[in-house]
Amino acid sequence: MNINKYGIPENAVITIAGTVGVGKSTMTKSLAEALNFRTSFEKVDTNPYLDKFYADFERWSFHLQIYFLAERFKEQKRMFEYGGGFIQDRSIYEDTGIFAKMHYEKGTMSEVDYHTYKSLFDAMVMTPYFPHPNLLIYLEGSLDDILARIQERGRPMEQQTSIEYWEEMHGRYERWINSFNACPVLRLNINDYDLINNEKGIDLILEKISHTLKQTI
Ligand SMILES: Nc1ncnc2c1ncn2[C@@H]1O[C@H](COP(=O)(O)OP(=O)(O)O)[C@@H](O)[C@H]1O
Ligand SMILES: Nc1ncnc2c1ncn2[C@H]1C[C@H](O)[C@@H](COP(=O)(O)O)O1
Repeated sequence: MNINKYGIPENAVITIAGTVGVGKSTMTKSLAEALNFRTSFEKVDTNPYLDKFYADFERWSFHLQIYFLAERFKEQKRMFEYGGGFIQDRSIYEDTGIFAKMHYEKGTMSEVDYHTYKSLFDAMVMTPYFPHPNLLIYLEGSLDDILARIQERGRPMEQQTSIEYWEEMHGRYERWINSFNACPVLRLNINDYDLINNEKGIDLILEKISHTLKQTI
């Protein structure tokens, strides 16, 4: 196993988790650049269901979850076929642990659809054959800071969605990460780093990643 100058294995797969707008894509880009890793991004612009979903959760939540599951599973395959060396923008675990569960429990995904989706997810992902990432970096911040970022980024479908939706998701993320155990976790608070105005902001994060990975080997 080759280790780079930061003490991070060159074949590591690191996934970035956290609520919408918290800064996953920004972190994915910065880390991949610093480590010379490949990226795996969520494709928002080409998603055929996302706009429709935000306009009518009940009608489209099952279709969207199936679409995301297929996309992320293909990406997962690609990352491991390359032999690792990837930063991934959002983990596959959030699809079921946050989104599908939330829509089912809030009544915008039917019980039968949720069970169909969940059994497919479990059969594909929650098996000993599924390679888990080496590390999940969890980005956290206050609801107000995250709402400001959603506004600043300016995707109309998200701006038009109620604050209660983001608030519900924010609370669920906190509970979800506290019981997550599929792979090692590094928690980062968005007030403790700045990747936009401070070029050196990434160095501290690389040190933390290296430290966490060493403890898990
Ligand atoms: N460290 C940061 N400091 C300030 N603003 C940030 C930071 N990271 C991301 N942002 C801003 O927050 C918004 C959402 O970031 P993004 O990376 O797209 O989030 P996500 O991928 O989690 O949805 C963007 O407008 C981005 O420029
Ligand atoms: N599994 C999902 N269900 C519903 N919506 C989802 C899911 N995964 C991502 N999304 C949405 C949330 C955002 O509007 C976009 C992109 O996410 P982001 O956190 O901005 O990268 O897709």
